[in-house]
Amino acid sequence: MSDVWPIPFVQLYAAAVLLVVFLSYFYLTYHYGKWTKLGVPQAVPTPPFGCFGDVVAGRAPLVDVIHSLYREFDGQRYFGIFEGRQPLLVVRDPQLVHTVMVKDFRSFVDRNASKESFVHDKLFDHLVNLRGDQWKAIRAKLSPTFSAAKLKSMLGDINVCTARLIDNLNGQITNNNGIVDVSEAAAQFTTDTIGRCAFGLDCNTLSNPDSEFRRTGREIFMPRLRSTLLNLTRLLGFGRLLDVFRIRGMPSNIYDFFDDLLETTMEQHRHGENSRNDFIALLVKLKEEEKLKENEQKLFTDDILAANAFVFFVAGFETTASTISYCLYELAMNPEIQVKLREKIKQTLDANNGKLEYDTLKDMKYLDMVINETFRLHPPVPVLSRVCTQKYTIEDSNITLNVGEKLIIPTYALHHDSKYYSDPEIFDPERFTEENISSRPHGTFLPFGDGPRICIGLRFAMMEAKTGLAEILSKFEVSPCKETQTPVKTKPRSILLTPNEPIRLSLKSIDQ
Ligand code: HEM
Repeated sequence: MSDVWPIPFVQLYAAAVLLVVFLSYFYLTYHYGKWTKLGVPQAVPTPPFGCFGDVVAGRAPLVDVIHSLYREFDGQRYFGIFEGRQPLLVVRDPQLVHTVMVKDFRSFVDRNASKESFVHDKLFDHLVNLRGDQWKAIRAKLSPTFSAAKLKSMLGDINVCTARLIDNLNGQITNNNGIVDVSEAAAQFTTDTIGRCAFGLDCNTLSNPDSEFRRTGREIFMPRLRSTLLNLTRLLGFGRLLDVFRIRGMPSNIYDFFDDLLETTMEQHRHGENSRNDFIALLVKLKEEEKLKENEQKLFTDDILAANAFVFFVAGFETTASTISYCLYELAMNPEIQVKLREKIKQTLDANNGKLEYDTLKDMKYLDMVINETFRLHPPVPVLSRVCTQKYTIEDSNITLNVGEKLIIPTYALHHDSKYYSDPEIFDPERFTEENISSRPHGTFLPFGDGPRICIGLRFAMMEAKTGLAEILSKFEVSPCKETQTPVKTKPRSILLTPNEPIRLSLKSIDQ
């Protein structure tokens, strides 16, 4: 018997291995013909990661991969790619971008965020991820957070943080021979600002860079092996397994931080220890209102509250911080624009007795142009996503998208397309005069997205960035130094466009 068994066993074993290899290949490549079948031009995918092998391997940031595919399909209105085994339609034509995001929004309400691997993740159900009617109801309730009246009342808090930012920069200048890590200073500033304005907390990370707020912020955006492995699992279509084993997206201390933050701040409001009219006050009010409507389904569960506190913190600081640091970098590299901007800021401040008030900020039109040009070159969210929520036929085509099919809008690539911006790599704020803005088609400038899902924090972010930049530029001259990385490289494996290394610049006090 022993002479007979080994051969069929080896054959059986080899056949089983072959079958597994075949089935895996079949599973991974099952959708790879999808776009070609529909007559949509498509990029060549390679299993197992589709078009994103370089992103997974850390060889190229996502934004570079999408940008190079965008160029490859020059002249097309859209093209197909694959994220792992999943087909995605990249919309290239600005008119179609506008249609998807604004005109026919009802057919594209949701983003590409799948709940299946996050059913037990209590920080998942926030505005960025929520879908359909639940998103609509919660968005409507949270929109008053940044009403014009509230923004006006927040400026005082922002000014406190700006004064600390200036102290921090002066300290760095003295200690480091004029060389300043503007990325870290900006992140501390925006952490303090969102802490004060939304949560009513004095985090003061500008004086204490090791504060829990700043540490948590750093940890959330830190690329980790754990998150890479989790993303890979999702990319290969096994996301549901993560939830079965209750594997959560982030380390447990981050969940605890937001639980504690919310509990403490909401208690303070309930007991009248905090009378501020901030985001937390709004959450307390919404929760109390719901308690009165006993028979209605509750929108604001504890998890929804925690998740939205999380997203207001996370979406609020890194994006605005990178805007401020990229803007200072561009001004350092373009001294004539810096001089002009400083002069304009000074004129506006002089006309207002040197005070930086809500209306003074509105008058700083050239600062808006400079920030918009920074957004064009360095959009913090370089790629947007939508999911088809209602069967949809693309105009002037015979392509019909089914419910659940995924689209992406390549913001960075559109911002760098010479068809809409001549010499796209040149920093030129004149592109944002009213006349030049109106000469460009919709869908070619999307730093905050567009349509009903546009960024909820847009006006707050602009007010914060403008205040910080106006103060910095009225007090310091910025210039490149030998520690400045030029051009700034993008962090790989990050969905946001952030510098790979801190931006370091030389700062000189204007009074010197
Ligand atoms: C320079 C700063 C910022 C930039 C560039 C930015 C950009 C964006 C973009 C591109 C989107 C997606 C829009 C779309 O899909 O059409 C978005 C959504 C969002 N942003 Fe911002 N953002 C910034 C600051 C903020 C701030 C300060 C907050 C809150 C405090 C915030 C909260 C959100 C939320 C909650 C969403 C999801 C909105 C929804 O789906 O209803 N963002 N942001």
